[in-house]
Amino acid sequence: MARIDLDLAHTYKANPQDDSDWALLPLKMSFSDGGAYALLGPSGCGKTTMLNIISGLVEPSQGHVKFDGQDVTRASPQERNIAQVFQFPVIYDTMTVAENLAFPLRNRKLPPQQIAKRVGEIAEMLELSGQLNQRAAGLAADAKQKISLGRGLVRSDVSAVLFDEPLTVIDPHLKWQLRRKLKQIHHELKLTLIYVTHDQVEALTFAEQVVVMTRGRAVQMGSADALFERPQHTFVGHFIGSPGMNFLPAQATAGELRIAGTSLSVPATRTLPEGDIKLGLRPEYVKVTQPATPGALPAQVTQLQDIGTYLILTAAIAGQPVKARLAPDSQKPQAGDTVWLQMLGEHTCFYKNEELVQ
Ligand SMILES: Nc1ncnc2c1ncn2[C@@H]1O[C@H](COP(=O)(O)OP(=O)(O)OP(=O)(O)O)[C@@H](O)[C@H]1O
Repeated sequence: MARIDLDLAHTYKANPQDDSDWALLPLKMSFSDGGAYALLGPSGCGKTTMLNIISGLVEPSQGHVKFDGQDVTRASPQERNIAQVFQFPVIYDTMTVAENLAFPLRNRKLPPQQIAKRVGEIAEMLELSGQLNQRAAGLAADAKQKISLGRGLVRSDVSAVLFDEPLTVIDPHLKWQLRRKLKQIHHELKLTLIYVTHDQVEALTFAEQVVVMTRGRAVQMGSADALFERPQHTFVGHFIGSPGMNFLPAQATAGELRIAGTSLSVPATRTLPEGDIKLGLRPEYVKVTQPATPGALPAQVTQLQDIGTYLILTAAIAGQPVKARLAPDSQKPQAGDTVWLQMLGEHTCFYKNEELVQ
């Protein structure tokens, strides 16, 4: 296992002109030895590029990659000793499940007893023990992908195991099981795992640290809790959560915040930069309150959705939609009603130029 340090940028273009020509804008990032990470972001944000730079399939246009302090920027995936699991199964159909799992270990010329032991352990973890002697050719797509996962995890001497959307071909129910399984396997094997996905549930269940990416930038690396409570960038607030964080444009002056023509006094504990900022508050923390309560703003209800275990209230504050997640037994306002929404509190975040200031 290795600690991985990145200090690099990458473009696929010969003459990059502006930021949009870079698949990865300059970034510095470290993955600790034995950690479980997810790279999370929408399509085209640069996740696969980052994974391929770590594995050695892509050489960065600028900067370097270090494994345990050693510069490996120009080293091949074999030299870096990386295991990779791709979106679609990469296995040998003519071999049995056991032979497939053993393959990476036979390549390393491990003694047969050690191979058998490790194959047995991995098969057990992935619930493949009953199929060890079956030919891979006859198996369903998800069983084949489990073998691919097993082949990625079977070696204990790799620097890291990299996964690129490995559960895409898996049916939803099994997907849920495998996510938990991978987390458990990580606890047992202590491998460095880096996992690319565009699915926040997948990233947040699997990883200890999630790297949120948008348009070639890694905007935050943090635990599920940090991404939820203190998004460092408005994109994280918006992308993580369902629904995402509410944002309201605001103007700050000493001790005062103007939102939609109303002044709110800012608690003394919060010092805000003067000028245009954004207030961010997750729907889970927006409360319906009494008219004219300090920190509350009037809002016109546009919709109330019953999700079963909770209600989602959508209301407009000076034309800006704000969502509140309410308990199912809350009072149910009707479309057109005016409600007062508490927007200032300990969970309120403030952003200047999209970056968290408080
Ligand atoms: N081989 C390539 N040649 C040219 N441009 C590329 C190449 N690979 C990726 N890109 C571009 O680089 C940017 C980042 O792509 P990348 O595949 O890393 O994103 P991603 O987040 O993994 O997206 P997805 O989830 O769709 O795979 C995109 O604009 C993409 O079009």
